[in-house]
Amino acid sequence: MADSAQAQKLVYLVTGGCGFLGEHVVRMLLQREPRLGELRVFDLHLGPWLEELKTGSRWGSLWRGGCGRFPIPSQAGIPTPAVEQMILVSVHMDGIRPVRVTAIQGDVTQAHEVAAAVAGAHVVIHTAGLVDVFGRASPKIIHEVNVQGTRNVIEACVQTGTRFLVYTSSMEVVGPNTKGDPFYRGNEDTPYEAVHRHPYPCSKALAEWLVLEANGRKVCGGLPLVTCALRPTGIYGEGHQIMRDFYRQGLRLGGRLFRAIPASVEHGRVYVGNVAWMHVLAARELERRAALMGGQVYFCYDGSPYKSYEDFNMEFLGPCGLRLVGTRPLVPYWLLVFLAALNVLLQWLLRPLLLYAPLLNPYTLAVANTTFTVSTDKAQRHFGYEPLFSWEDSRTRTILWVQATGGSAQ
Ligand SMILES: NC(=O)C1=CN([C@@H]2O[C@H](COP(=O)(O)OP(=O)(O)OC[C@H]3O[C@@H](n4cnc5c(N)ncnc54)[C@H](O)[C@@H]3O)[C@@H](O)[C@H]2O)C=CC1
Ligand SMILES: CC(C)CCC[C@@H](C)[C@H]1CC[C@H]2[C@@H]3[C@H](O)CC4=CC(=O)CC[C@]4(C)[C@H]3CC[C@]12C
Repeated sequence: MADSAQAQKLVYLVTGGCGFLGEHVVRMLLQREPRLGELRVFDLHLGPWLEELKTGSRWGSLWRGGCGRFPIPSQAGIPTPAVEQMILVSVHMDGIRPVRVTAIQGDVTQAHEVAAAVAGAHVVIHTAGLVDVFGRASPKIIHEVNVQGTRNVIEACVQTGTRFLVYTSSMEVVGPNTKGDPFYRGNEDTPYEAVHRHPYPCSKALAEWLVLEANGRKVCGGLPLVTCALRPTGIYGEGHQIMRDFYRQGLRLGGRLFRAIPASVEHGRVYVGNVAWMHVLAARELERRAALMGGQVYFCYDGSPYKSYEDFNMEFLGPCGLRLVGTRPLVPYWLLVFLAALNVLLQWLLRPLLLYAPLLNPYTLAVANTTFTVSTDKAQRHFGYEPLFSWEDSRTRTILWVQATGGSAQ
């Protein structure tokens, strides 16, 4: 990535590129990565918005342009994932230029599909993951996607000679722990007893460890792999499904939501655009600052205020017409614990008939009810990160999105 710095066009691969965060990473790369020559978007489910990129019809996109479809031949009898390519003329901050966008429908648990997608890429941003704390997927599948999938990405980098890997980890790798110890405005060095039992944080912790441990491994060609992990707290912004679910629930309840968590419990949140920007910057700087950044973890942060989970959501849902009833929880905590346990029982009893996976369970209750906030400047010190979106911008963008899509089926 180094010498012919200005001229060289780079190939980026974003796994999970059609997810909530992944889509923002893809858009951010198109808008703000001057050396982007080709962008590979790898996902189990390709989103229709990829098609819309061509017309620039959603979220006031900046780009428009021609497109073409090119079949990619399968190599040595190995079936390649479904691939579609288009050439976009992206209107970048620094001018107009063509970028080849390759949409790859593939599965990170399939090593050969990952290897085919990684081959020839300079940088991999691995955001694909199974985000499930509600018991929708089995622990085995969560492990396969989050841990084996990450192992496949690392091995593909090593085999094909890709040197730079940014992994989307999670605050959940640290906590909150099962004892409910508060993590109050902590940073990457704050001592905390991380105790994982739930399959999701277990899988993220293991995957993060694999990524950090792989830093320095020799890739094909003999050069070292450089890796780092970014740990978002709860992400919010355009595309946030749970925010939309709360909005719809509030509408059903006559414009009201009922406070369940004490206002004093702080829950860390970060705007999706800033998380995406942090990924783009980290990926860009990994080569130049390999010695400093390689094998490091970074919490994702911005200017979002420290608030309880529900009070924070009201920053967006309030202007959309909802009201949070109660200055203190209306339901006693013991009753929430009971209902959460009941939900586990119902989930188990109903499993043969249907998937019952409500938001409230003992794990989500513990997470929502335990203070976990970060205060750090490590990303600024190591790779010059400053939030791209102010709190006011992040708030406005999220409100506009809830208003536009909250009531619709989109
Ligand atoms: N949403 C949040 O608040 C947080 C998310 N994260 C992490 O950020 C990453 C992205 O999360 P979100 O965008 O929220 O989730 P998401 O579910 O919207 O996106 C994940 C994407 O990965 C894809 N994917 C899942 N299994 C796959 C497979 N086997 N092969 C290929 N692609 C697959 C999905 O189709 C989806 O598009 C995840 O790794 C998650 O652990 C971390 C902290 C907080
Ligand atoms: C009244 C109920 C108890 C409120 C339930 C809210 C919960 C559904 C959410 C509260 C905290 C959320 C989690 C948190 O933001 C950290 C996360 C990090 C991730 O990597 C994935 C998502 C999540 C686990 C997030 C999930 C929803 C909550 C548990």
